[in-house]
Amino acid sequence: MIEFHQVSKVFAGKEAIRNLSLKIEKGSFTVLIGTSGSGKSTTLKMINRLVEHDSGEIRFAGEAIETMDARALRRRIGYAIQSIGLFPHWDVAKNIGTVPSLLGWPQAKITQRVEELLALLNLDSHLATRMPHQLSGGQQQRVGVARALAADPELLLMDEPFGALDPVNRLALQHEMLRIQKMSGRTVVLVTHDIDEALTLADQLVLMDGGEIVQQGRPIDLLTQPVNDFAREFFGRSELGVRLLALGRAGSAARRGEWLDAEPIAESLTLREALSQFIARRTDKLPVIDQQQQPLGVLHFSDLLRQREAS
Ligand SMILES: Nc1ncnc2c1ncn2[C@@H]1O[C@H](COP(=O)(O)OP(=O)(O)OP(=O)(O)O)[C@@H](O)[C@H]1O
Repeated sequence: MIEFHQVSKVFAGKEAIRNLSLKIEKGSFTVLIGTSGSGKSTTLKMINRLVEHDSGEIRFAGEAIETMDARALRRRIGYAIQSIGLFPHWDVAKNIGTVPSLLGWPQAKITQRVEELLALLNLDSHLATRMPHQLSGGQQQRVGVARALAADPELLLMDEPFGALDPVNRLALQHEMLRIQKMSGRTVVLVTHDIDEALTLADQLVLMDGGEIVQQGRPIDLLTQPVNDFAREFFGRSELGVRLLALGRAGSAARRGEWLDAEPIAESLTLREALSQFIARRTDKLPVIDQQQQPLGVLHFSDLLRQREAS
């Protein structure tokens, strides 16, 4: 879907991106992570040409982006950023409908799409007529994500989109984002500072430092086979065990055919979240339900250790 080939970018004589080559597959969830100033946001912005690259080539769906009309390109790409950037004098519905309006959709179709997105992002339908300043920070971020998804873009770029959220809402929105991405099969590229967020979301993880890619691959590969000391230190040796647990899901580790009468956990919970539940509830077995709220099986505390060994 996107290919960077030996791309560089210089700001005021200083190289911000150095010889970057990266392939982003259609339908994948790619997360860019790295030290501050390593070039993550610049990499993202070069894709929708908010920043123009100086050398090398970037291709979008097979086409070199510099030959494409920048506005046409941006309408095919959703963009959600931490500072949200909602239009303050437009209500929520009009904010979400921005790109569909630009694309000339009929009003009835826009209204229907806005309703769908409010439901998808767990926003009450009565919020449609509110102005951005009448929403909480977390609601504003959800509206920002809804706006980026509105015209069902082929590609979604997200720069710290959950930054302003408290940990509970952040986790909820991460799970929603994963569900939306898996359901729609859309390609997502997300920038974050948060290692746990990166591990939860990424199919492909890209670790950057000093304008270069240090390592790219599956999260499990970066955790277990770091290419150098920087990569090893970045993911934190002492946290490795729990971080590996973050890559497994309660649903896949639960023992089928068993059931237990207790408050169940969702199959989408990571094993790390399940570990917290075991500790909080002082138990060694937890029933797991599927997406339809039906019994799936029972997760045993000892299974966490096995998952850890398997990885
Ligand atoms: N518009 C600009 N003008 C000049 N320098 C810039 C500009 N945008 C970015 N830079 C510089 O390019 C480098 C990479 O910045 P970038 O914002 O891509 O990093 P980042 O990894 O996203 O950082 P952070 O995690 O702190 O947001 C930094 O040294 C930054 O100061």
